[in-house]
Amino acid sequence: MPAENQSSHAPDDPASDAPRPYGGAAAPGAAGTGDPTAPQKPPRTPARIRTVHLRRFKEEGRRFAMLTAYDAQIASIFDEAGVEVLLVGDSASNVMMGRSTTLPITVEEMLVFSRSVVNGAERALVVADVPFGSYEASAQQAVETGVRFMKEAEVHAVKVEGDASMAGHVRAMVSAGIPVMAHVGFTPQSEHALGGYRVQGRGDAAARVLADARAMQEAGAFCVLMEMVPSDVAAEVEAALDVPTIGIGAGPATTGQVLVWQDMMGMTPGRLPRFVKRYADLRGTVAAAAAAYAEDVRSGAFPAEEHGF
Ligand SMILES: Nc1nc(=O)c2c([nH]1)NC[C@@H]1CN(c3ccc(C(=O)N[C@@H](CCC(=O)O)C(=O)O)cc3)CN21
Ligand SMILES: CC(C)C(=O)C(=O)O
Ligand SMILES: [Mg+2]
Repeated sequence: MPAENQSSHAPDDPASDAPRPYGGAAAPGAAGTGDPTAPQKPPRTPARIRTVHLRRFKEEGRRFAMLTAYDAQIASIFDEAGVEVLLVGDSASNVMMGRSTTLPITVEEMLVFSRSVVNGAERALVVADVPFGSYEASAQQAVETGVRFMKEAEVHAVKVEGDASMAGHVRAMVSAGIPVMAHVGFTPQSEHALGGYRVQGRGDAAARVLADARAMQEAGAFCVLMEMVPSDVAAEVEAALDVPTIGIGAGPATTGQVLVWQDMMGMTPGRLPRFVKRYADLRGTVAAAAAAYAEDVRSGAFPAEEHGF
């Protein structure tokens, strides 16, 4: 874990004074040989993924992965597994706080999750959702909220839900130095306005999704996320934009894909959205371990001799 790597040098180790260009590991070749021609060791920590790298993925025809994360331990696991982008989603309202929608989550709650993910991630780009009610009123409110996420949680970018009418807000945030990922198509913060969880951009509405995505790119968004739009529409948007797109329920043509981690790891109970693929059964694994522990406590099998002092 990053914090432990940073303190792993003894106080008299010369490497502990060396610059830490990647925010954790010792600098290359800084082990005190004094020989500038000595072969340089590669940095132990690879360089941070930045928004420009996501653009490069698109240019080079490579795809990248984003997963949600809400705490430092999960963030460090996904980071070490090579997931390029971590999203501190307002889905924390659902999966972390047990609420039925994303609407009630507050800036203060999102800042705690965001700070935690930043602390756990060394390499991944960390993006935080700005929550419902914290940015819509004006470009000034959007800048102020974006600044709080950058300053108090030190996220690398924020994600903003909205159609073309939010482009002015996004432009103001970008000009304030806040990298913005735009979220178009089905925008869960507007579920009551949109009439429920439904696919956006079918038929004639395809042109609107494309116009929203273009407006966000034009406003300076570094990336456009599309949720629940038909695959052919998402492919058209990906082709029309210079910036990369990320899909969730948007088919295979986008540069990136995202899922809520508890959904794809089998933590989320009940019926899952159609766009989820399950990669693990963590709910079953955790439930079995909890039941085994509880039974060991009841039977006296835990703690054993070796667990005492
Ligand atoms: N756990 C979780 N996963 C998510 O993907 C997620 C959240 N929470 N919270 C915030 C939003 C809300 N999202 C959702 C939630 C439900 C559906 C859903 O029930 N979809 C159904 C119906 C689609 C339709 O009728 O067209 C599906 O079968 O996909 C979709 C997106 C995506 N986000
Ligand atoms: C589903 C993703 C895109 C999201 O916005 C979230 O997790 O809040
Ligand atoms: Mg969200």
